[in-house]
Amino acid sequence: MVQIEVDHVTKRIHKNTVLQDVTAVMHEGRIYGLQGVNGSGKTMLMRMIIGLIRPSEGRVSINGRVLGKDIEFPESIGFLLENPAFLGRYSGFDNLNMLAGIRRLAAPEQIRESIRAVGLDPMDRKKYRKYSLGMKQRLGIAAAIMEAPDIVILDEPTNALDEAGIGLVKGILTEQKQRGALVIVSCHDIGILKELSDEIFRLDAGRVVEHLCLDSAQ
Ligand SMILES: Nc1ncnc2c1ncn2[C@@H]1O[C@H](COP(=O)(O)OP(=O)(O)OP(=O)(O)O)[C@@H](O)[C@H]1O
Repeated sequence: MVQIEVDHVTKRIHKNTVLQDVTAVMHEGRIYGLQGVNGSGKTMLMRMIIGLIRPSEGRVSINGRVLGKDIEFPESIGFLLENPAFLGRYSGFDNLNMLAGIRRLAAPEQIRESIRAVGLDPMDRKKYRKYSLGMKQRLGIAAAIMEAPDIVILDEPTNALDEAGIGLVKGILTEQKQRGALVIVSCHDIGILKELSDEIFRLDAGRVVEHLCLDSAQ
């Protein structure tokens, strides 16, 4: 059972309020879409849930445990934020294998499986620095899902992807949801977001201005 509770979270950076009184409850087996114009706070909210930044007011808890108090980071999470830090001189598989080595939660076959899932070849020895933008994006998604985490957070996963890549991402998100993960995704294409999401939070200037329930299962 996975539950994320964002409880009246406000975040101020210098004199800028980047999140304002945001409240949201999220559950496993569902896809939550974050919608909003550039600078509306989508990435900040994701960073807050990942535990990379702390609220100025309010709190975020994962399964009842407060981030920054009871735990530093969610126990089981995979994410893609802009510009994943892969090493240019290694192949896609080698990069993921090194990352997996930190926690030892993904076996080599699982890594190969997630590389295949994003439409890349796990046996391709091409160095990451020679990857196209779309290939880099695909590898970032593979890294986020390879450990089959309870929570999957993808910031603009369809960026730089062609039609086939977008199709793959849609399939991957649905698969993650079906295996019971709690998925949070942002996307500037409202059509894609509506198609995928069970619920959408629309942000504007750091506030949730709309909460849509689209639950296709109901
Ligand atoms: N490192 C930072 N320091 C201070 N302010 C920041 C920082 N990063 C982002 N911001 C500000 O926080 C606000 C929210 O930005 P955020 O990146 O969450 O927007 P977003 O909705 O993800 O936008 P986009 O669609 O462009 O990705 C913006 O006003 C932005 O200028």
